[in-house]
Amino acid sequence: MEIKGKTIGTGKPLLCVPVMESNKEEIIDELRTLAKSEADIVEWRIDTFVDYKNYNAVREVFAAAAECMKEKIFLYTFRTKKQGGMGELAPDELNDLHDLAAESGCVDLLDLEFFEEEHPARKIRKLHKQGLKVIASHHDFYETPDREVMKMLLEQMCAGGADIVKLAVMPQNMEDVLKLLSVTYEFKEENPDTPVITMSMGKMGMISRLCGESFGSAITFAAHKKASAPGQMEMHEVADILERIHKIM
Ligand SMILES: O=C1C[C@@](O)(C(=O)O)C[C@@H](O)[C@@H]1O
Repeated sequence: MEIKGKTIGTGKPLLCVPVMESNKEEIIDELRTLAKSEADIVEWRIDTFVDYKNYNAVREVFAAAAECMKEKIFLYTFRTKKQGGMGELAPDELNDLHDLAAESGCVDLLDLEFFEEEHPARKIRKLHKQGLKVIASHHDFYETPDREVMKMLLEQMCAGGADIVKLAVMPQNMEDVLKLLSVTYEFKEENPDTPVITMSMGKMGMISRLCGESFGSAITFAAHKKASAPGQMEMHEVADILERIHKIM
């Protein structure tokens, strides 16, 4: 898959940096800073914006993003409390935010919490009609499910029509990290046309954020000012490590 000349799913994993600021001016500043950074993808975690229910304020951020994200892939994520974020919205309100993303014309990828949706496949079809590409995601902040369960979660999101599938889980031990890496590798081998993103969170899982080129995870998340999940490293360090690994491979 290619967006804005960047290939997702083969070669060096793309580097995604979340914007976690809480007010409009800081969000826009951070978007402009990241537009000049080594990030391939910039994720706006809109759930951290204090004013996400003010649609005009949301539109203003999109207008700024439209100007500065011309060379970066722009990912839009509303992460609910249930899935480890800060946001809480009724389904209709979430639909409104997704519509605003589509209307903005500047969102390349939208994160959809697949298993929180009542009709996820229908929702993905709607987002596709609106011109958006969808990353279907699922988070487990407590544990790493069994291999078969993780495989099934990825396969269900893929069968639901997602363009990219993402799974973030919490390890209890290093075996859990190995399980996630092997499920990732297997999924990629069996579904070469659907990029997969996985991460084992926390310090224990840190290695999973660096070895995507070996095991198949297409995108890795790294922090600039604030980490958006446990175990994220600093973006300059990750960019450097990914490049070093890529040169050897
Ligand atoms: O889904 C993800 C992955 C993530 O949770 C991580 O573990 O790096 C970080 C989030 O910002 C992003 O939306």
